[in-house]
Amino acid sequence: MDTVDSSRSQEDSLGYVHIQDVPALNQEHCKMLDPQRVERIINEFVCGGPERMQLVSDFDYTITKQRTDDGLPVLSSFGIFNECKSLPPVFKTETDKLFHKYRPIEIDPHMPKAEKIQYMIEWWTKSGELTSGFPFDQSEIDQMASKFKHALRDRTHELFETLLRLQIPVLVFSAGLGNSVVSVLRQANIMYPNVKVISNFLQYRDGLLAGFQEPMIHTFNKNETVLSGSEYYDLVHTRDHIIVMGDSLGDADMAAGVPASSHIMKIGFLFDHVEANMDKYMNTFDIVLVDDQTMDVPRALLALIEQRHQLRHPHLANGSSAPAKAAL
Ligand SMILES: C[n+]1cn([C@@H]2O[C@H](COP(=O)(O)OP(=O)(O)O)[C@@H](O)[C@H]2O)c2nc(N)[nH]c(=O)c21
Ligand SMILES: [Mg+2]
Repeated sequence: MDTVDSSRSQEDSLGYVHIQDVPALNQEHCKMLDPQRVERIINEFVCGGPERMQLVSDFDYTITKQRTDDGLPVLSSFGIFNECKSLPPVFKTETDKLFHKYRPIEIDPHMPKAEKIQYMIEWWTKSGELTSGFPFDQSEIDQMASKFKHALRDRTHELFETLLRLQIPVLVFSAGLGNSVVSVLRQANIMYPNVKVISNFLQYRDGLLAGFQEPMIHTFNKNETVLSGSEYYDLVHTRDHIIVMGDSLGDADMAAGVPASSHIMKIGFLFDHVEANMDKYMNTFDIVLVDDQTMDVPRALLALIEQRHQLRHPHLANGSSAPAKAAL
């Protein structure tokens, strides 16, 4: 028997994972266009182990909830900034105007993407210009963000703890405001060393705000192509097993830029206009979760990966993790 066959039969003896044996994937609101494909990818993930995994997630309404138990709305990362008291009144009126002009373009189902990109660059540029020329203290964002550290999806902490334990790099991608994203993650105690936030961060000149740092992250370049040449790219480009999570259709492309041979599992959280959006989400994401305000499905995938990992490395099963090596 050659080595390939023997490793294959070893894997078989450890067990092929069947979707019907994974309770989280059999919930009524968990939809899949092609369950066989999902099953195939799960088995690739399980065989490849944690060292080949990375997770890429959107922030707003993906790590935060789309619907809270108390019904209170959750602010987006830009929304958190906009609520800060010291912003000049003209900032609010002018950024609102921009929102009303550009948001319809961003979600226009008819305009080609290439045309939209020009408008999005215009929007983020003008927004950066408005976010300039006045003093501003990060503590204002921290105060506002603290209200939303409890608005993370149920069992987000457990998800991030597992990712840390398995040393799986996590990329939180946001075309919003990075200062708010990091503040929420920090205050929720999940800004672990394996978590990297790529977003738009405030910059200062002579003690005053001076727009956003480069590179600009907008709706249509929010993917791993913007990482090329960066330290993070070097760290993750060999990790070809990828879980992508998002709530907007565009989030499904966040892994664009990784090698074509990669196996990517796209999980989409659908909440608004379920009926009208269902077909598009089903055709875009491998798994569509309808009004699911938890992290149970990504956790179930990681649990399968971890179980197999422990079978292969029994000394890890007693809770002692692999030799400490900061993932990032
Ligand atoms: C430049 N700009 C962009 N946005 C919105 O912020 C979103 C951030 O994009 P995203 O990171 O994909 O977050 P999402 O999870 O909310 O989809 C974009 O989709 C825009 O609609 C903005 N929203 C506000 N309030 N103010 C802004 O200046 C602004
Ligand atoms: Mg989102």
